[in-house]
Amino acid sequence: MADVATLPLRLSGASFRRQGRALLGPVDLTLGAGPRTVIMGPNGAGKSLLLRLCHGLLVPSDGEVRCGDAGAPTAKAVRRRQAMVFQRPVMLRRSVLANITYALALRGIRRRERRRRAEEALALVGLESLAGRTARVLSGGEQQRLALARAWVLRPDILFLDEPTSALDPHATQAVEVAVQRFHEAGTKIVMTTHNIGQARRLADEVVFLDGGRIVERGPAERFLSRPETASGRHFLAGELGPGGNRSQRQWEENPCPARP
Ligand SMILES: Nc1ncnc2c1ncn2[C@@H]1O[C@H](COP(=O)(O)OP(=O)(O)OP(=O)(O)O)[C@@H](O)[C@H]1O
Repeated sequence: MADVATLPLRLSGASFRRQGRALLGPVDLTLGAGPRTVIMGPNGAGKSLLLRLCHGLLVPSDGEVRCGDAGAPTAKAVRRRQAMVFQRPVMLRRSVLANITYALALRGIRRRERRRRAEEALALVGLESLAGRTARVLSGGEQQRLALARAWVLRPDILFLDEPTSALDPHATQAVEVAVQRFHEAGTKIVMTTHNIGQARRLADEVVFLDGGRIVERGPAERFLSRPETASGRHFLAGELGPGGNRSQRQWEENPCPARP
């Protein structure tokens, strides 16, 4: 396969509508290789939709998404070089090891090489002792690490993660963050969503902040997380950081835009 560049990823006037409702966009955004990009925003802001457009799981209603010279994210040359990890990963009804070797078999990798790469990936996420276990009985944190191992063997140019730790305890969250950092060090572009401000501080180089389906702010993580430039950025951080962390639905209904503490 010719070595085409799949980065930068560019969205130009990209929007997504359903039943006449604009859910996202228009969005203009360029994601280059290198910096870890964290997408933040309130519930329903369009973060998952944005990731899905970037990964080719959705096709924009208007505008376009292009991945370097390689075309749209739905193009075969791009699909092979992107990976995505969801909040609740889907596990095949096979062993932990076979969940990874199967992904490699689909890529046409030879049997011996599959096993070697799968074992290396399991060691990376600390799951080597569970290689023979049925993947579907793993805990949520273990499944998430397996999903990362499965992505690791594909050596993607870009890894999308949609709230990968929202259901995990602090220990499992740390294991996922360490793995994400390894991807970054290996040269994979990281694009992830999170509501966890501590996680954004640990992992983000830049933040793209969405509200109401639009990008309202983008900049270095350190700046956004300490001095957001927009009122909605400030309201979001105040809400997420307020007493007890994420606000309850009731708190939200009573006061959707709290003042900064
Ligand atoms: N396929 C779809 N059809 C209709 N509406 C959709 C579809 N997918 C998403 N939506 C709506 O689009 C909006 C944005 O959804 P999205 O999942 O991207 O939000 P989000 O920012 O990821 O939210 P959260 O933080 O709660 O995960 C929501 O109002 C959602 O209900």
